[in-house]
Amino acid sequence: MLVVGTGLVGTSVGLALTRAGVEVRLRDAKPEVLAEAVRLGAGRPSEPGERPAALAVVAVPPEAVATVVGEVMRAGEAAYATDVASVKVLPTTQVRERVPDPGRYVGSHPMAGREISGPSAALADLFDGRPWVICADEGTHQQAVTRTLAVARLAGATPMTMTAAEHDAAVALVSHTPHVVAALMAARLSGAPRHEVRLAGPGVTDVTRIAGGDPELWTEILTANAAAVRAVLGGLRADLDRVMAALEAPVERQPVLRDVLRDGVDGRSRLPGKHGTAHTEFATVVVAIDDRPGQLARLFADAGAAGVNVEDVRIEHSPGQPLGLVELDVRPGADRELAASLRERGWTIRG
Ligand SMILES: NC(=O)C1=CN([C@@H]2O[C@H](COP(=O)(O)OP(=O)(O)OC[C@H]3O[C@@H](n4cnc5c(N)ncnc54)[C@H](O)[C@@H]3O)[C@@H](O)[C@H]2O)C=CC1
Ligand SMILES: O=C(O)C(=O)Cc1ccc(O)cc1
Repeated sequence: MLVVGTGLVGTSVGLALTRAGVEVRLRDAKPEVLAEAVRLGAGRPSEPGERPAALAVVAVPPEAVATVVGEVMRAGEAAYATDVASVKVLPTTQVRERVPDPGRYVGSHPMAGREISGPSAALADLFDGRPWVICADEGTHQQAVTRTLAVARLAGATPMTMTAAEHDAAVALVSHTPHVVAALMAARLSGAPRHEVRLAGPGVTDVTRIAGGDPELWTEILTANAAAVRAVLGGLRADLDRVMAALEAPVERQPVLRDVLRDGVDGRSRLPGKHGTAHTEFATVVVAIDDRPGQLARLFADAGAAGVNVEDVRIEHSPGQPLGLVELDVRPGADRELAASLRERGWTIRG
């Protein structure tokens, strides 16, 4: 395997495949970035003149994909190539126009990432249980698809196929427009007075988390998927207008507000939950803990001793307080049992 572009995604692919026992060669335009990926254990530097790799995974920004795929093919660095860019119509069209044997390339996109970039942000388990979309067309060689499927599976992801246009419409809804919304909301905080921002809690933090992404990369992504993002933003603008109008006369227009909020509850329930399964509503047990070493370890051990599986966990710190709140999500019904058992062991349960 060859990985070109050893930033967040490329290094994560290298780590995941190395973990699976695959020999991984690495290349990056920046020597210091390549050296960091090698140091982290994502593979070894690719040497000129080596026999072709079975597959190149091109993990560079979307507009550079076709150029790099062309280089890889012309130099005989790999027999087949895929890329991981967040848009698929742009790179697949450009590869078709610019690369001599475009059927040796198939576009793909692991639906996993982080709001920080570079090799030091990479994780071997980034793709575990996540969808990895593969976008073949009539001209794609079967081997390109087979090898990309194998990489997706070896990286721990769940491969799925769709056309490049279907992919771009889907990510406009679930990734690109949410990014714009997060950035717009986060930007409201920039000019706000300190005493207001100090009150922020996990709600606004959740809503704005992805706004931390690299503005250069996201400008490329939004430009490449402009039409599909505009379509989703158009609906959002109409809904914002409805909310604005309702807030002009909030007492009379309460039904409008209630509808908007109910639609939100409904939309959220459609999101996949843990392990990509249908969203399950968990019951939550909130435990107060002192900010002392070993408290979390003791809490998890006590939850384990109660025989209850913790499905998810969040920790809330109160600013300036030597106290934190740990929210343990468990299957509905198991919350009472867990709360009772933890109380017996001396924990303070909230709510
Ligand atoms: N950031 C994220 O959460 C996700 C990003 N993606 C896609 O993965 C790709 C890479 O993104 P990140 O890893 O986040 O970016 P990154 O900035 O961490 O890494 C990109 C790397 O590509 C290298 N590079 C750029 N042009 C090159 C060239 N011509 N030849 C060799 N190396 C080159 C850069 O030096 C850099 O190290 C993008 O296409 C992005 O759309 C896909 C899923 C998630
Ligand atoms: O952080 C998240 O929740 C993401 O959704 C990250 C992400 C960013 C870009 C992609 O192309 C795919 C996934």
